[in-house]
Amino acid sequence: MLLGEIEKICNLQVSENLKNKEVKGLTYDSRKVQEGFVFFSIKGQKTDGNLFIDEAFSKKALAVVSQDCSGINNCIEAKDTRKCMGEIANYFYKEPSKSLNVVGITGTNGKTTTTYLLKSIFEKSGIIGTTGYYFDSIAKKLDNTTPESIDLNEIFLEMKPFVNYAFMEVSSHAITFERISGIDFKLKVFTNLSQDHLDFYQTMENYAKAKASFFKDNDFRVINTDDYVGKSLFKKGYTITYGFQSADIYPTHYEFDINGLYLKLNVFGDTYEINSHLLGLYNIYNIMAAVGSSVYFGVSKSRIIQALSSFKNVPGRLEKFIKEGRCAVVDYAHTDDAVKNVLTTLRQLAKNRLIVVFGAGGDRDKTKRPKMGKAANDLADIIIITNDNPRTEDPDLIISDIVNGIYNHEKIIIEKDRKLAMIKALEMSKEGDIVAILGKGHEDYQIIGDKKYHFDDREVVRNFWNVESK
Ligand SMILES: CC(=O)N[C@H]1[C@@H](OP(=O)(O)OP(=O)(O)OC[C@H]2O[C@@H](n3ccc(=O)[nH]c3=O)[C@H](O)[C@@H]2O)O[C@H](CO)[C@@H](O)[C@@H]1O[C@H](C)C(=O)N[C@@H](C)C(=O)N[C@H](CCC(=O)O)C(=O)O
Ligand SMILES: Nc1ncnc2c1ncn2[C@@H]1O[C@H](COP(=O)(O)OP(=O)(O)OP(=O)(O)O)[C@@H](O)[C@H]1O
Ligand SMILES: N[C@H](CCC[C@H](N)C(=O)O)C(=O)O
Ligand SMILES: [Mg+2]
Repeated sequence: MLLGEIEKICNLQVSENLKNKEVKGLTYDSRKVQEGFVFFSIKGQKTDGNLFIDEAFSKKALAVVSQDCSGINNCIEAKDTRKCMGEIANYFYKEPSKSLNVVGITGTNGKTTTTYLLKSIFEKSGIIGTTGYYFDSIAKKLDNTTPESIDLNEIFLEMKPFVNYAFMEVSSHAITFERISGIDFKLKVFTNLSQDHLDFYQTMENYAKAKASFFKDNDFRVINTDDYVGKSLFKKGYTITYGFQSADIYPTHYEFDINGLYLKLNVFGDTYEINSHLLGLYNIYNIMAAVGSSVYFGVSKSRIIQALSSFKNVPGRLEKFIKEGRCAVVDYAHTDDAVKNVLTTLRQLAKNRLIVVFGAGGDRDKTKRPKMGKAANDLADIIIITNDNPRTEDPDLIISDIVNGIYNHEKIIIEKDRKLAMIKALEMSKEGDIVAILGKGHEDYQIIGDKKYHFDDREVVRNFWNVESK
């Protein structure tokens, strides 16, 4: 690609001396600049890309794209660097998302689970999300649930020879920060909206608006119409709906126990009988989202039923360990709605006590903490509060935010060391008890201050009880 070509993509003005220069690569990180690269300077939450322009040119960057070019040579000024970066990346990498069927899944909870369910249904497919990206025999970790546009395009390019479908999680931050600019989505899915990220969005209205802005006029969509935001996304002729009330896909019968869900779904008048290994009533929603998306692409009923019935589990989502009649469950619930849903499910399954171990992430929405505490108060018998990823916050203050939502103080035990807290819960558990370990799910690290340490909830249970998850 010649640099001059970007003029037609997002109306940037490129000076004559740069127009015929060959672009060798794109990056938004000065540390990754190589000779002939275009460096996109982004004004971020922590720092400003403009501070690294000298570094980029010292590494022989061809040009910089920035929102503020004053006094900088070889700088191309953009109104919105991130938006342009996505459009340019899409062009530079030759529109890899267009040749795949990319399905974008947004909503507060259920995104990761839905992508895994879809991957099990579609043979040549890949996923991109919280647990990394996977296709064929490749499995790689990611820093964010939804990566920046350049990284996304590179992932699509890498996947292209192996897959026909890519199921990706679209976080609200990805929408707000234009990480998905230039990506061609064949289908969009909306799971639900409940509280999270109010540190960033301030109000639920802003958060809902960000999520809803993912859906443009002519996008085909699969939506949960039991959710008020989902309902508002309905567009005649472009929508498949699911929910417990009047929808294209709805359950006519369900039962569940510690081994999973038995489900009869009405799918456009046809009955789908599914025996799922997934626990939890809310997983009926995730299953319906996956069924709706599969039906949209014309997958056969038998294939959908067979795949969903043999699908085992999503890493770190209601992953269970059983030892002498006691059960421990590791789950990624890190919002009050998720904590409520998971504990409601486990309450119904526990023959004896429900013991919960959890904390809350630092440098994230503070107002969800007392609500998470209240959900635990209402549903668990014993509440062990511990550290999640405290990041740069004082762990004692995070814990006291959670305690503020708990009125039965006699239920509370505080143990900041997550491993000790978990062991305490496992040690005190008796036959028929369930120990719910929430918040970190598949994570294999703990962030304390600016440091990332190895930590894996599942590993702690596995080693302490000497059992594998079921
Ligand atoms: C608030 C937020 O979303 N931040 C993301 C954002 O950082 P930022 O734009 O603030 O970047 P910054 O650190 O201020 O740096 C500004 C620019 O300078 C550049 N830089 C910086 C240093 C240097 O030496 N050279 C250089 O060029 C950086 O590459 C960047 O382009 O861009 C970074 C690069 O893509 C992201 O990794 C980072 O995610 C941080 C780690 C994060 O915690 N994000 C969370 C809130 C998030 O996005 N979460 C959602 C999931 C939410 C959910 O589903 O619940 C997600 O999609 O992951
Ligand atoms: N449909 C659902 N409705 C409500 N809660 C759910 C639903 N699906 C999953 N959960 C709960 O939310 C947690 C996270 O689920 P999942 O990882 O599938 O969601 P996500 O949307 O990908 O989350 P994240 O925003 O962190 O990427 C689960 O561990 C479970 O506790
Ligand atoms: N995607 C979520 C993950 C939260 C996981 C929890 N363990 C935490 O660190 O808060 C977020 O960025 O808010
Ligand atoms: Mg996720």
